[in-house]
Order: sequence, then structure tokens, then C-alpha cells
Amino acid sequence: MKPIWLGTSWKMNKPLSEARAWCETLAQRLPDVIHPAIQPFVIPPFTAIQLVSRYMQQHQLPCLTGAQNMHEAENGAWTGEISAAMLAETGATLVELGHSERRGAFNETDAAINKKVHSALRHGLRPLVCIGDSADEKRWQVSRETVVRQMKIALHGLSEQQVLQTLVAYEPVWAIGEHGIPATPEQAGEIHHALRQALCETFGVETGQRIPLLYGGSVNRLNAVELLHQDDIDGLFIGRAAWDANGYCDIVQRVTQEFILQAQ
Ligand SMILES: O=C(CO)COP(=O)(O)O
Repeated sequence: MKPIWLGTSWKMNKPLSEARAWCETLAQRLPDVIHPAIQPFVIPPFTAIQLVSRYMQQHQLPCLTGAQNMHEAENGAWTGEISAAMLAETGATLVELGHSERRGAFNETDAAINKKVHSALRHGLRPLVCIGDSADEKRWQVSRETVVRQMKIALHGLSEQQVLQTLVAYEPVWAIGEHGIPATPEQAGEIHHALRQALCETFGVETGQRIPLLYGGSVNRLNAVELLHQDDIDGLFIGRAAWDANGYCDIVQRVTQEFILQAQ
């Protein structure tokens, strides 16, 4: 069975006290609700990465830790930025790149994301590349070509071995956040299928099949299982519904019950 990736980014939320409280609830609940086929991950703000990754290690929780961004340079005069090597020292093993909030608010381009992907891999970090269509692109019916293009540029120049270290999250801009409308499982499934085809064409069928494709955008405890029933959805990238650790554990529990217990 392929792993099911279930993770959350806290975005710019949670001072250290709240980060610690989230971890404490996770430690109480996660072991009872998780199956080894589920790969949990959490992406705190930079300031809490070390605390969270140490907590997971000390409590032997199988939850990976990541960062929300990084700079592609090795070091230098880049005031306010953090390099891949610095992130690796914090205990992060994942790095989220190209979230639509970074593309929109910080003008991140596909080409810049590609440089970050290469730098992350050089330092042993697994990139979680986010791609997504805007509401206008959806209305113009160019969603597929938009996200395939974004993905191909982000992954350009990777070897087969490197691309197998990469995760891709389809996060429609129109689905994210308070005013977002979640994609239906069919809508998300259709885009994921197009992404899978593009991965197979670019990197070979066997490799393309093995790259985890996650969906994100208003995922909650009610739609999580249905989304995961789509063939090409290998995981979920959750925002608000997982900021409360109990909300996150509820989703993990539902997925465990649906997919794992039913298979026994
Ligand atoms: O942006 C997201 C995850 O990266 C999704 O956020 P929401 O689940 O709050 O819509």
C-alpha cells in the first residue's frame, strides 16, 4: 500500500506556547488513531521548527517536520532569508515551496521555485511543491494546463532519483482559506489525473506513479475520506481544520478507520 500523506501547515500562526500545546495533544492522541501506512507531517513557522522536531523525536512520534519556505542560495547577503542548510539543522526534513500565498503576496515565480527545489534536494530536504489554478484560470478552463506547466517548471532538471524525493500538492487558489470553496473529489481527482499523466510522460511511468500527489484547499473532517478515494490523490495538505491538534487527529482517525480497518 502506498503511504497516505496527511499534513498541515500552520502558516503564520502559533507562538511557541501554542506549538508546544499542539504537540502535547498530538502525543496523547496520535498513537491511538494512526496506522503505519499514514505518514503525518507538520509545517510550523520557522521559529517553532526546532521545538516541534525535537518534540517528535523525544516522544518517538512518526510525524515529519518541515518549513514553509527557504532561499535557494547557499548563504550570503540575503537579509531576512533562510537557506536549506540552515533548515536541515533545525530537524526539518521537508520544505514547502511555491504556496499560492507566496506566489501571490511575494511574487514567487515558477523559475525561482525550481531553483529552490534543486537547492533543497542538495541539502537532503524533501520539497513539497505547491501548485494551483486561480479562480479566473478555472473560469477560462485552463486549470489543467496551468498546473501542469507550474509542476513541470518546478521539477525541471531533476534526476529520477531526485524526483522520487519530491512531493507535489495541488492547491487550487479558489479553494484555500476562509473564503475558499473546497474542490469536489471529482474536480480534484481530474486534475490529479492530469498531473499524474504529466509526471509519467516526463519521468517514466513507474517513477510518475510513485511521486506522492497531495490535495489541499478547505480539507476538513467531512471531505477528507472522499477526496482520498480518488485514485491519484495520495494525501491531504490541511490548513485551518488541523490547526487544532484534535481536529488533525480526528482526520487521521477517520482515514485510518476508512482505509486501513476496512482492508483487514
Ligand atoms: O493552504 C492550505 C494548506 O497549505 C490550505 O488551507 P485551508 O485548509 O485552510 O484552506
